[in-house]
Amino acid sequence: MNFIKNLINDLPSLIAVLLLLYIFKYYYKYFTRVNPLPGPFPWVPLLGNVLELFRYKLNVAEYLKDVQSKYGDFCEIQFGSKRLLIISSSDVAHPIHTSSVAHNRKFLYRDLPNIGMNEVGMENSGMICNRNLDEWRINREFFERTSRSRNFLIMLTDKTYEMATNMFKLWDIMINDNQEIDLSKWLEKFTGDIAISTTTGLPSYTVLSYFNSLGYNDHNYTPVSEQELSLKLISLVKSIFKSGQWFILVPPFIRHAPGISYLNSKFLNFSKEMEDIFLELIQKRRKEIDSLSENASLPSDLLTLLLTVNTSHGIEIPSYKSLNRSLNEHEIFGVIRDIFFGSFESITTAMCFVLYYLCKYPSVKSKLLSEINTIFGNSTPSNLLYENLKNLPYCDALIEESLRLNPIFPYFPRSNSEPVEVGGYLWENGQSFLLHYHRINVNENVWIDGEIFDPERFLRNKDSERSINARTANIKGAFSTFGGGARVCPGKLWALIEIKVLLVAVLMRYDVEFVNKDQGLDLFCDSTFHWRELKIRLRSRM
Ligand code: HEM
Repeated sequence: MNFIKNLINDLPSLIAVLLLLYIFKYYYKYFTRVNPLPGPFPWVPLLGNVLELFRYKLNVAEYLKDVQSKYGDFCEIQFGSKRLLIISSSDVAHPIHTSSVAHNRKFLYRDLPNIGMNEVGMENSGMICNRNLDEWRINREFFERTSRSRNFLIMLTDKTYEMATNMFKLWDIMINDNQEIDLSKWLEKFTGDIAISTTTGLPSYTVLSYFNSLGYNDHNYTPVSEQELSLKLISLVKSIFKSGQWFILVPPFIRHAPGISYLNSKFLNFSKEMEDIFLELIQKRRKEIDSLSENASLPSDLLTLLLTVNTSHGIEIPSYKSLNRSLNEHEIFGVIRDIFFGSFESITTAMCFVLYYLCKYPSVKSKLLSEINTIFGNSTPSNLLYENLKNLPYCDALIEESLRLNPIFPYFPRSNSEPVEVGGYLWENGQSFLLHYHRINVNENVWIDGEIFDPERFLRNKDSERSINARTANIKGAFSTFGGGARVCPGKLWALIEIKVLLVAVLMRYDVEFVNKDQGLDLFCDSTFHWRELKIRLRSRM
């Protein structure tokens, strides 16, 4: 009895001693770390520099920009108990971004293991966070081979153009009513619809549903059950995306604490629900394909392409054909889930950036329009030929320059699986690096006038100082919007086609200008940049 009483009396001192020991250990580890780099001092043990983000209203891009300007191109912050090395120059990033397999095979991991990501199943399936390297490799190869096949690229071009044309019919109704268009909202639905229909082959109605939510009522050609499925999928993707930070940042003992754990279950259910919908869809499609005759022609949506790899209906991947290997249903789900996560918000934001610069610089708009007219003529074609998209160098340059200044993901993590030299220091395996694309892309050590918007610097046949500089910068990996090395974005071509088709389609049909002539970059940033609002006014050219 006395023992318990004494224990209760001594509890505060015991807690204080444990806390002191913990603080001592934290700072001992900090002061004895290998290769100390410059960086802000972690005043709060356990949290490190995390609280500083609140001074920046959780705008991570602004925070990192300030850290780089104070501490240089290779510095560090303490994110909780994790040491994050921030790389803001292509020279330091070189061993990670190089295309040399001998080097980049040391950087095959996205990041250190994370219990939360494991709990949602991201660490052992798909591509983005998969830590099972054999699985990651096969998923990635199947994705790359199918999504870069000619059939798929033609289908992607046609679908994007067809869906843009459908969206324009709704815009025309709004123009007649003298309404403004908020691109950030419309394009989010538009890219959602494209993701659903190009990956699954299903019709998708989020654009239409958004139109109706603005007070219109255009239900005529939309079966409600199909509408519901696409709306459900997009809402699940959004919810899972938002809950990502919860699983990455909140430690498991808090996530599973009584009174809070219901939130964890709710978020986990989103992933489960999405998986169930996709597995059902995959099984149904497999049955449909199995019932077809040998020479039946199949659609080119990604699900069908993935299901038919190495069969008589599909693409051949010889290395896996000899192993008699195709993807099983769970693997296909992982790939499709990651397409949604990789493409959903990124393409929307990218389209907004490009259209923003187009409205901001009338001379850029007229140059692009004249290039488009040369290739496609003055009248709106019923379809855009995929081959013609390759003949738009100014359009490519505009997109590249918009995304150089504004990489959609201002930073992305990578970690090493073997000891490596980075920035002149040797690092043991399991170190976290944060590639700070937002600064790498403008770093004055490589870029001439890096902060200035100038699409012409990306024109390949130009010999101005900036164009020569851009070619060197590219070789050095200083244009890092899509990452680099072993885990470089496999959706780059996909994204560029969608952005280009939308841009061409909009310009052929409309004259575009800002509603607010002083419109600036109205952004917020968590793990990616997002537009809060981008209102434009359209005038039909027809
Ligand atoms: C403008 C649009 C996009 C941007 C700026 C972008 C950017 C990125 C970046 C920076 C990475 C990390 C690369 C690295 O670690 O080196 C990445 C990875 C990835 N992206 Fe994209 N992306 C875009 C569109 C897409 C699209 C359309 C898809 C799929 C259709 C996609 C799928 C992925 C996947 C699966 C990964 C993970 C690759 C891996 O870890 O092996 N992305 N993306």
